[in-house]
Amino acid sequence: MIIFPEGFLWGAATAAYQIEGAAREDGRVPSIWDTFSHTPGKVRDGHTGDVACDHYHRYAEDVALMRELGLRAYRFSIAWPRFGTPGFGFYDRLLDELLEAGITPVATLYHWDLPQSLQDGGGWLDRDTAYRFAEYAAGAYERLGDRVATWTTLNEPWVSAFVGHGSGRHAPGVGDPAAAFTAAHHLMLAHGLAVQALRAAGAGSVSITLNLAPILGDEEPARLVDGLCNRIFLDPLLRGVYPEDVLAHLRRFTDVKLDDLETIHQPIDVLGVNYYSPKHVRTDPEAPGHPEHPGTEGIAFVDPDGPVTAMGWGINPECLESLLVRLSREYPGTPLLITENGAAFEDTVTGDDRVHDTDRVAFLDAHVRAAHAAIAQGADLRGYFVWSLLDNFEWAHGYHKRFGLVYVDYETQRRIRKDSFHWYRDVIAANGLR
Ligand SMILES: N#[N+]C[C@@H]1[C@@H](O)[C@H](O)[C@@H](O)[C@@H]2O[C@H]12
Repeated sequence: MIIFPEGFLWGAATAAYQIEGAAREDGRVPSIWDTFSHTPGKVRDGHTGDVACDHYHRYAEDVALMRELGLRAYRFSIAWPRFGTPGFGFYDRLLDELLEAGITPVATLYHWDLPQSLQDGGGWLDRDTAYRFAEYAAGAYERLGDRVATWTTLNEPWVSAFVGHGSGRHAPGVGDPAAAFTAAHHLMLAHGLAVQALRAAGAGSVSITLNLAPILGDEEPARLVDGLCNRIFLDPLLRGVYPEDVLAHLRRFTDVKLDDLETIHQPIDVLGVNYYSPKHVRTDPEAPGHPEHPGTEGIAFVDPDGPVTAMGWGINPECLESLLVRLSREYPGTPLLITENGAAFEDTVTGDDRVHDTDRVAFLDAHVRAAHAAIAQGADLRGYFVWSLLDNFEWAHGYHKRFGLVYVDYETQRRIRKDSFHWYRDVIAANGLR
């Protein structure tokens, strides 16, 4: 029997634009993802978040599912586009429902849905957006701070910066390596300013969530890509410096203001870690480089060997263990929270109205065991959140990739508990695995 520490925070995660819908309800203003998803060719089959899982109206039903799971915590994001509108009252209703169910709210302030009006003013390429974000953070705390346990400033700034501004595969759809590095820096500045604002307002627990991945393959390219994906955020945020190798690389693309690092380097109470899969690289003089990893000419990004998920991502729980151990040793003193781990597989509803997602159960089982192995090696891991509670809008993939513990029939909005839902309920009840 594998038992987790008492009080281990078993949770599930979602994000506003991916589940809420009600995109034009109660004053919500457009975000860059409204613009992007409504732009032909950007999202598969023209899917948008206009309706999504209709969570804005069905939140009570979804909280009841969380209560049935026995979730200790629920990680969701607050839609900046609803801030300052009547629709912001949705979060009052959601929080009250969560607390009534005995579920600890973990709120992310920014999960990629930048108000389009700010994008029109330059978005993350304009330093001013960082200050607007801090104002929004303070305002959200004023409204909701009495009920939110942990505030997460940003979700995956690497994706916002390098997928949104490097390849342009995500909103706002910019394809410029200099823009990617500039956005990355301004996002970290926004984090630092928001932490200061949250602390000033009285916030007790503040965090940031990073998507982190071990980089496997040839040593030299792996070191560079580790810098461009992991250390470019970990070191400014947790050490107050850009790593020398990364800074030299950055200087090819942007003249970031290094005196921002004091603001960026704010103490946080927990580091959120989103882990899905490692990346694989090798030296290849012919390789053109990868637009989401600017300056990687001569490095080939290769597909994994072995089993993959429906996203084509390698299944590698051992890398979760090694990542958590590395973080605890190289960045000691900051507790860790797995804020996302999960997998998309081809789910189908069988005649008995069930979804026998054995692949997902196996994936989650292996990764929960890896998390426990990391704890046994000294990692200060405080919790584990499955991505995701519900099938939802999977960004450029639209609704074609299902990550949920709960299957969503988008035609009817019916929720169907997958086998993984029942498996996870039992894990939570046992606080561990047999
Ligand atoms: N792709 N994928 C699944 C999942 C995505 O749906 C989340 O919004 C992100 O935080 C993170 O990328 C992970």
